[in-house]
Amino acid sequence: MIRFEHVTKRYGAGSAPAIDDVSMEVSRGEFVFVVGASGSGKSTMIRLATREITATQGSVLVAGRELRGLPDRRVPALRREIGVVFQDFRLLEGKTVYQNVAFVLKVLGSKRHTVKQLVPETLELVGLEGKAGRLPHELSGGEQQRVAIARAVVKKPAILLADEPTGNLDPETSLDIVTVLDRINKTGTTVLVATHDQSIVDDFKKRVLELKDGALVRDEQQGGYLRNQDFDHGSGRRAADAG
Ligand SMILES: Nc1ncnc2c1ncn2[C@@H]1O[C@H](COP(=O)(O)OP(=O)(O)OP(=O)(O)O)[C@@H](O)[C@H]1O
Repeated sequence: MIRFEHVTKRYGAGSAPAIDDVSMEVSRGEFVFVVGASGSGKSTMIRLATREITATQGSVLVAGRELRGLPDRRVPALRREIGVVFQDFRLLEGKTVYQNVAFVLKVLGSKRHTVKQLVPETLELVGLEGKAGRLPHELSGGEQQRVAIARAVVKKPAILLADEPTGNLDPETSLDIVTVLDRINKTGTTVLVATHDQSIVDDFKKRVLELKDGALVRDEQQGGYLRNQDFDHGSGRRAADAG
């Protein structure tokens, strides 16, 4: 579903790698946290997976596509399979909650009855039933992030990527937001969350990938067996989960 094979990303020719020879694989339906200090490469990993940027070396495979060689004309089809959520919610301020979410489907050319069915269903999934008519500035930070999540998943992407989704939220609201992401994962969506919020990572017993100076230094299932016992840094494929 998401596979990095010896991926290195340098933003400038002579600069230190932001991602340094990273190999990893996230299978369909997994929930994974990516952790690491500021500047460790978390956002770069996400931007590589959306093909906002391309790898300097190595291969990035997402939803069956190799992204470095992917022609620009095929990027929109890739992006249909990926929902992205950011720290700042990036909502359309003049549009209601409903319109913010419906907008995505309209751009994709969805039929009116599809929009009418999917938008309320998605608002309910993220816990925003009853808020469809509100404008973003009439919502709390947590509610705004729920709108952003609804907007990311309304097209039913195979993969949801979240870059510091709780960065602007208090601890309790952060917990609620990750609970929403967990609920979305349980519908079958692969979820990857970049965060430096250790308490969130501790609360949800999920697989954790840790980056340090761009290198992958840990791949571990929380509260269960240690993933890195069967983690082969050379190939990036884990014996227990090679599919
Ligand atoms: N557009 C860019 N141009 C040049 N260097 C960049 C660019 N984006 C990121 N970097 C550098 O790449 C490295 C990794 O940055 P990245 O944003 O991926 O880290 P991060 O773990 O997401 O950090 P943060 O938690 O602060 O967002 C850093 O050294 C950063 O300065």
